[in-house]
Amino acid sequence: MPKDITLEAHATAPKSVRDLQKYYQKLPVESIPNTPHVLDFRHFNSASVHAGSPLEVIDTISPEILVVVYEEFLGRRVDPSLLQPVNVYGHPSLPGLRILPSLLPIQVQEALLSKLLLRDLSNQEHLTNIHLHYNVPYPDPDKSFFDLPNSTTFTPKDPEVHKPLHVVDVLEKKLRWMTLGGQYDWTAKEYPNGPPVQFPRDIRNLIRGIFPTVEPEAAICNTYSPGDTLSTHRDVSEEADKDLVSISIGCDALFLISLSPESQDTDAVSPTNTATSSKPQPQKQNKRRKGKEPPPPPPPPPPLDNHTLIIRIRSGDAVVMGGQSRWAWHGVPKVIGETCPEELAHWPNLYDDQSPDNADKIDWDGWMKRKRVNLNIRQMYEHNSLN
Ligand SMILES: O=C(O)CCC(=O)C(=O)O
Ligand SMILES: [Fe+2]
Repeated sequence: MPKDITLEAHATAPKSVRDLQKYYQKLPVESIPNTPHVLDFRHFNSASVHAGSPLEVIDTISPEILVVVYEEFLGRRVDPSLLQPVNVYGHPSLPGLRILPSLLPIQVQEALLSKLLLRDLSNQEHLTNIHLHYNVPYPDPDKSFFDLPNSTTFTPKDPEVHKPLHVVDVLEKKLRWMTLGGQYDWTAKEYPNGPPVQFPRDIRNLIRGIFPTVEPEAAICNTYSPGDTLSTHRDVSEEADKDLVSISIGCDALFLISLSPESQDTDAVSPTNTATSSKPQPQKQNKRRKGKEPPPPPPPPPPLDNHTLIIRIRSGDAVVMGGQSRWAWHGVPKVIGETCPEELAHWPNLYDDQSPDNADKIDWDGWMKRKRVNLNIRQMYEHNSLN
């Protein structure tokens, strides 16, 4: 589908979509399994109806294809008998949306995390939300931010506005995104002119090996803690209408995606009034009431129209937004704590705690247990030679 050039990067989602985002943001985690509107592939019944129709398996990726891609990425042999065929699900009401539950095996998830957060985060060309307001103290070459000594602080660019941050605050809470390849400008909501930063080759090959219809040129690596959300938005700054590939690692999340027509919206906010100066910011979920009184049951979920899905995304899942769904409204109303796969819970596993060399080191064991990392990959420009 050619890109509709009238799509506005600063627009606000229709009220029905914003109401859903609010509802799922507030919904207590324990109520999620009882909410039939949440599509959960681990308890998936192919007959169950979401957004007015059942999901369909539209393709399957064979282990023979995946093994070649994973061997190259990991740099070692992978036994194909350990890989399962991966189903690609589609939905008739969201054309171009593809969901690939359990795409990446745990070893690939772990290697991808390490490349992103131990290697690419240390590359000074890859900007983060921290750079907006802080001077970033970089680790020595071949070291990562997780190697920085406990005495490290990030000093604010304007001390009148921001306080210095300890490295633990940065990595545990404040780091929300890093950009790879074309460095997206969240304030102007555009990619800067000039040659983009080189996209990490191995991650490009991994994505392109599985999704040959997209040339990875830019990506956002989002890091979330339970309680963080990503408000509803559309990713419309890319000139190419190629698939957007979204890979998730760590804690589960609810992902809302909607092609609801805006004309049904009675109180849409004018796009010009809603410009935000940066990427949608985290919002903390409502606090539990004090005392022993159990919380009241949640109100019933708002009706889902036939163009909206709420998907429980798990570690290793991929979502591809292509075709009409490339420009769909989407958001992350909830990140669900205590759901990170055990095999990743100890990442980054850096140190032997007993070693005397580690006196000024920080023990990051368990960092990933409290995180969801999402890699959101885009092609910025059309290239006639591709596809
Ligand atoms: O975290 C996710 O699943 C979605 C992230 C996203 O939509 C974005 O970075 O534009
Ligand atoms: Fe997005």
